[in-house]
Amino acid sequence: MEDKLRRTMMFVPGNNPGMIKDAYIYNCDSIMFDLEDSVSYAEKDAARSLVFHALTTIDYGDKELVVRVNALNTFIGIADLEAMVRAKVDVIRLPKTETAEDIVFCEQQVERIEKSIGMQIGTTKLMAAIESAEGVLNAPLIAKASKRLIGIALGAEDYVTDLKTNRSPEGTELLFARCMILQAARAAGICALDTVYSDVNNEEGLIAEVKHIKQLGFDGKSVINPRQIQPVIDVFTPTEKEIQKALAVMEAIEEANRRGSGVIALNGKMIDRPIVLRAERVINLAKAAKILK
Ligand SMILES: CC(=O)SCCNC(=O)CCNC(=O)[C@H](O)C(C)(C)COP(=O)(O)OP(=O)(O)OC[C@H]1O[C@@H](n2cnc3c(N)ncnc32)[C@H](O)[C@@H]1OP(=O)(O)O
Ligand SMILES: O=C([O-])CC(=O)C(=O)O
Ligand SMILES: [Mg+2]
Repeated sequence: MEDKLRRTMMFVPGNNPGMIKDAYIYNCDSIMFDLEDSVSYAEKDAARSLVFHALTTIDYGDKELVVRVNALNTFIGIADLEAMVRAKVDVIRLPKTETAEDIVFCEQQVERIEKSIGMQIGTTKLMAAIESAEGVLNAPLIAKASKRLIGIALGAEDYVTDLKTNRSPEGTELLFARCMILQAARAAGICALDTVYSDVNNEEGLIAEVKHIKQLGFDGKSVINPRQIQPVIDVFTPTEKEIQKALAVMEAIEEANRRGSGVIALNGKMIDRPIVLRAERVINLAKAAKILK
């Protein structure tokens, strides 16, 4: 499992110079420049050049840089890939992934480009967005299709359209897809990322959705606006009480180990390996969020 935090991955339209230029100021974990659905066909070439220029000239600090390319069954998608691998993007997000073969094809193309420019093979990582019934049913195979995959993500706007429904506040229509994607990601040992919450002015609704996907087990969420970053981070940051409990668990198990035992009681409750693993995760999240040294 990757240690890197991916609580918030912010979409930045690839045709908006102002947003691209300033994106480093926001505290998202990853910035995702979009060449796909937020860019009209007339602007595809200009957006690609703009994002290439940004990646090769702007210092985005320690943020992970992701580009959502167009589907690879078009010349546009292949041109996006050619440019973004050359720009040394960290991660390519492939939209509308339906099968493991889509990822295998993407990997072959990326490898071809890396070789052609003398880049170390395997440098460019991949992410698959799953946005259809076909993709959801194939999620376990997609998640294991390439060693380059760092995660899989749900794209709910396209997905509910494919299902012939729409999004509800409770997300009933997304539960099956979310569970499939989560199990597939965990079985493959990669990240599970949830979809965007499109109503940018509804913070209460966003927080309710983030609590839901965190409880399911997701690592983070795609966001479309800087105002959505902090509410997501807040939900994913362990509370002081959770941190103290995790530290107590670690102390108790160390004491048990000193006594040659793998199990001990803490405040009348049994502490064993799964509880220790969960405590370790809380501590890692707290350290990564820089609220614990
Ligand atoms: C279904 C899908 O495929 S979703 C993925 C594709 N969609 C996108 O990428 C959309 C990205 N988001 C946006 O374009 C915008 O946030 C919108 C249209 C949703 C809302 O726009 P606005 O109402 O203008 O946003 P808001 O008033 O909150 O903007 C505040 C500031 O944040 C900036 N900002 C807003 N969204 C973003 C973003 N995604 N990335 C970077 N900066 C942003 C604005 O430029 C503005 O900056 P300024 O104060 O320096 O002028
Ligand atoms: O990947 C996302 O969350 C955004 C998207 O394309 C969709 O919802 O269709
Ligand atoms: Mg989509």
